[in-house]
Parts: sequence; C-alpha cells; structure tokens
Amino acid sequence: QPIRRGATPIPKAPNTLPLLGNALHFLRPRHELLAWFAACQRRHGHATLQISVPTSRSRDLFGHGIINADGHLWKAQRRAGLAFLSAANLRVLTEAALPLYLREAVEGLGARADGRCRVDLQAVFHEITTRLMGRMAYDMEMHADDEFTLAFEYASGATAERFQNPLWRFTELLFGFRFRRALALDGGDEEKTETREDALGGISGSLVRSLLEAIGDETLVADAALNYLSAGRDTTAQGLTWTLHLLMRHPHEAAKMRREIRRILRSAGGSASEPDPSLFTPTSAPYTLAVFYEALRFYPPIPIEIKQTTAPSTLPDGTFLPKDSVLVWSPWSMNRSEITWGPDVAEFRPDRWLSYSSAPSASHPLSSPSSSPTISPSDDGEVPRFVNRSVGEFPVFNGGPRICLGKKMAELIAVQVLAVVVWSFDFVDAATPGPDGTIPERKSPISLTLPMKGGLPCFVRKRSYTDEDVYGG
Ligand code: HEM
Repeated sequence: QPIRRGATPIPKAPNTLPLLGNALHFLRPRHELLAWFAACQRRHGHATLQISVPTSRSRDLFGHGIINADGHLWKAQRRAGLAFLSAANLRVLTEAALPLYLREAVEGLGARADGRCRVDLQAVFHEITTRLMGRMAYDMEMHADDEFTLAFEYASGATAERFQNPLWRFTELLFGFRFRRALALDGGDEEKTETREDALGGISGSLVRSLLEAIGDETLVADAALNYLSAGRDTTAQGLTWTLHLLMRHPHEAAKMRREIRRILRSAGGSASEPDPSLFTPTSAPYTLAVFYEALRFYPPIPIEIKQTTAPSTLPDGTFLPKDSVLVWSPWSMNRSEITWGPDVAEFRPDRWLSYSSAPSASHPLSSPSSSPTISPSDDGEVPRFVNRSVGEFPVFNGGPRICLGKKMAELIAVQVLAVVVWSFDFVDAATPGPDGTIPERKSPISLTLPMKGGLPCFVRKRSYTDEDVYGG
C-alpha cells in the first residue's frame, strides 16, 4: 500500500528527481543535508512529505542495546536504566564524580590560560563526559583517548556514513577494514562488564550490574552498557561545545550568566575563586539552563532521527504508513521553524525559555530557605523560571515512552559545567579566519550525532575574583 493522507498521496519533498529521488541530498556534506531539511521545513511548514532515503544500518554498532531494541528487551533495559539512575545514584554522579572531573578539567584549563595557548574545548568536554559516563556505565575510569573510545568514535562515524551513502555495502567491502576492526574492539572488550574496585563511594553498584540482574546474558549486557555510554557521552559533550561557541559570539549572554552565578554564590556563601560546582543546578540557575536549551535549539546533538514502522501506522496528521516505512524527522529543522518559534527564530535569545515574575515578598514561599534555597531574583528584582516546550515543538530529547532517559542528568551536567567554566574563564575563538577576516560558520562531519568539525580551539584567560567582588556592593 502507498504512503498517503486520506485518498491522496502526500507531496514529495522539493528537488526530488525521477529515479534518484532524494539520494543526491544524502550524498552531500552533512551541513548541506541539514540545510535541505531546513529548506523543506520553510517551504512546507509542519506538513509530512515523502522522501526517498538510503536505509541506515546501526545494528552492527549498537547491537541489541536500548537504542535499537524493541519489546521485552527494550523494556528490561529501560527499567534497569531507570533503577540505576535513581535519585540517589544521580546525586553521587553529579555531586561527587562530576565535580571531581570538572575540577581536574578546570585545573588543566588554568594551566594553559595565558591567552596564547590554543585549547580545544570540545576535547575538554569530551574528556569530562567520557569519564562520567564510563563511571556510570562500567564503574571504571575511562578517558577520551582510550583505544576503546577512539574505536567507538570511528565506528560511529562509519555507521552514520551508511545513512548518507547508498553504496555503503560496496564501499565497506572494499575499504571497511578499519570499521570492522573498530567494531571488534567495541564489542569484544569483555572486561568492561566487570565492576572495578575503585568505585566512587556511594554509587550503589553500576549500570552493568543492574543490567546483568535484569537481562542476564553477558553479550546483551555488553551491548546495553555501550548504548548507555554512547547515548550520554557524545550528546552532552557536543551540546556543551556548541553552547560555548555561541557564548563566545554573544558576550552579553555570558555576562548575564555570570550575574546569575554571582547571585547564587552570594546567597549560598560559596567561594568566589573556586566555586563549589554542586551549587549550580537547573533549579538554582535557570538562566544557565536556558542558555543550554537555546544552544540545543540551534545545534541539537541528534539533528536527524530515523525510525521504521513494524506494523501499519497512522501519524497524528492522518498520514498512513504501511509496515516497514521509514520515518525521518529533523529536530535541526523543527528548531528553526518560524511557525513554532516566531519571527526572531534566528536570534540566540535564552530569555525565550524563561518567564519572569516579580521578586517574592518576605511572606512568599520562595523566600523561605527550605522551599527553594537558591533561586534568587535577577538584578532588577525579577525571579526567572524555566518554561519548557512540548516535545512536539522541541524534540531534542525525543518524547513519549522512548524519551531520553538521561535528560535530567544532561541538564545537571550542563548547568554545573557551564556555570563553573564560564565563571572561571574568558574564551576567545582561535579558529582561523576566512579570506574576509571573519571566522567561518562551524560545521559538523558525518556522524550519528553533531560533533564540531575541527573541534573548538580557543584562547583561554583566567578570570580572577576576590570575595569582595561577589559579596561587596
Ligand atoms: C544533551 C544531551 C542529550 C541529548 C540531546 C539526548 C537526546 C536523546 C534522543 C533524541 C534520544 C532518542 C533517540 C532515538 O530513539 O532515536 C535519546 C535516547 C536515550 N538517551 Fe539521551 N540525550 C542526551 C543525554 C543523555 C544522557 C546523559 C544519558 C545517560 C544516561 C542518555 C541516555 C539515553 C538513553 C538510555 C536513551 C534511549 C532511551 C530509549 O530508547 O528508551 N542521554 N537521547
């Protein structure tokens, strides 16, 4: 049966060619493919369109882990993940492990903060999230330059290439030696499923242990843990990288963030020169969270989503999809929709995520330290509150039963890392300017996620504060 809405077939995407369909768009560099999705959205708004896509194969990389699994196997992994990411474990990960890794990263940045060394911020964030996710998934020390991590990166790039290259079977047969070696390394590292002795005190077990209890089969558990590791690590590091990229271009918003951090330090009595990272949470720092969300709007770490129907299905707009139809949606282009975001859609404006009310009076519940100790009014006396959008408008963390399981964790990591790093340093983009003297638009290579091509090299300078700067005046 054909894909249709009512009695009529649905419209084809712009630039669809006879026989070739839209294959040429998928062969183009990544940013051109994303731009094409955005152009479809501008022309057709929220309408469902018919496109032809090369089919993607991610099973080799993700195996039977949660990202690919369905039915019982998915449910068991989801339940084990939810159990492991209990409030208590999340607290240990974000209040003990993350501050430790973050402090070490800040020390590393501090050692190179002479304003002349080039530091790749993408690599710095990647190291923090690799260590944190390694701790979470395997309860072990992992680093961004481990053989395992590098192999995973390579295999993930090669898997994404399958999505853009209709001839992938042929080219992999000829040139796929490195890819197959990387997969062997990813899948075969059995020792990763063992709990280490050096666990950070307080984490009850590891995700691997929870998964083993839920699923039993060791090969499946190896897939499952790898899925958790990859789902959380690259997405979060890339979200942070694009946020810093945007903040370097928007110093006014960085200054507003610092004012929020200053207010938090002031109300908590924290050290100005070495702020305690765990003071910064999505609740205490709504402006910082809004900056992160606004960056995710421009640069969603999963910019294109793809699923396949296992049974005939009908979309909410009435489009009928026969079994085995491939459904693609693009958070990248949905986040650029003027219909959803209004005429200032192209502006970086974190305030679009906030609503402001006037500062609470002494009798207001917010003024009681026990109810919300750290939300403090802005300089003009207003209390900001983060207001989320529906998943249909902002699908960056997906939605429904398969909504991202680490959304809360990602928010906690982002706010803590951004607050500490932006408070402690000034950054200047060190990318080489183009012929017209301006720094060219950053791009993303082919990948399942949205890394920044060439990293984010910048010059770093330490900001110094005295307690007087925070508490005086
Ligand atoms: C900014 C950071 C993040 C973004 C943008 C993000 C986004 C997403 C998206 C779009 C999906 C749906 C993928 C699909 O079904 O095709 C997803 C799923 C998932 N995410 Fe995240 N994620 C982030 C961070 C994390 C973190 C820190 C974890 C750590 C635990 C995590 C764990 C997962 C898991 C386990 C799934 C699979 C859920 C399921 O299928 O039931 N994510 N994420």
